[in-house]
Amino acid sequence: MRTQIVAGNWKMNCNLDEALHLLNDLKLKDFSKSNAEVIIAPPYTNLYPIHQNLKDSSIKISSQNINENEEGAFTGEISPDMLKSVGVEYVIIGHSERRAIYNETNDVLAKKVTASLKHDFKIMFCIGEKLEQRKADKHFDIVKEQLEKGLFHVSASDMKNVVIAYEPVWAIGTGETASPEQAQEIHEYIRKVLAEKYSQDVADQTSILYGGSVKPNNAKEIFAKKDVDGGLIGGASLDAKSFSEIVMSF
Ligand SMILES: O=C(CO)COP(=O)(O)O
Repeated sequence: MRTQIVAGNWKMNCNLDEALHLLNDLKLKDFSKSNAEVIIAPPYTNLYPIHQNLKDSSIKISSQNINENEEGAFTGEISPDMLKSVGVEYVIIGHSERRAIYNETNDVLAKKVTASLKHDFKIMFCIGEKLEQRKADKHFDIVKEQLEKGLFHVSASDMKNVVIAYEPVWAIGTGETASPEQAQEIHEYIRKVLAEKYSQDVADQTSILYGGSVKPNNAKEIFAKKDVDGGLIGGASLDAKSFSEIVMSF
């Protein structure tokens, strides 16, 4: 059975006070009633204090990015070892904002994947097409290419540490969600691509999350689809009530 996951990507939101406040509100929620593993991905500066505050909680911590190098002259960057040392368990790699705004190529993302696995992180690897690519019916080709170039150098045995997050760019922060049927269609396709590359077993064991304007009022319907194993939540993860309602959708 695949792990069901609800992860909150806080993006560049919450100073330390706000982050601790949000965390306290989340800790008051009883996530034990949900079947989902709960992960939060705060900005770098909040990782350590949040880790210190989560010692008695089942909530797991992710970073939103990672640098592919070990150490050295990379001003402004954060290494795998630094993230390990503050209690980070997951890393998000390949978010569409990193690809689009910071020009992270499939090549760089592949290196980040390798570095993360070397340091025993679990990975949430993001893929997804832009609106014009969806309109041109290219979305299947795009996600396949993103997987082939960024992820498929990973061995079958290391795939147990990889979660895929399908996030159509046109649905991120727009209020527009892929319909549950659209999500199921492409998740099923992603699983087929995984089966072709690795094996049916690997495909069946890899969690595939949906991201893009998931809210309390649409989560249940999307998560009910056979190949949707959870969500990567942006905006709604900044509100403890909304986020916990989404977690409780499982
Ligand atoms: O980008 C996302 C999560 O990584 C989705 O963001 P929204 O939920 O705000 O659309």
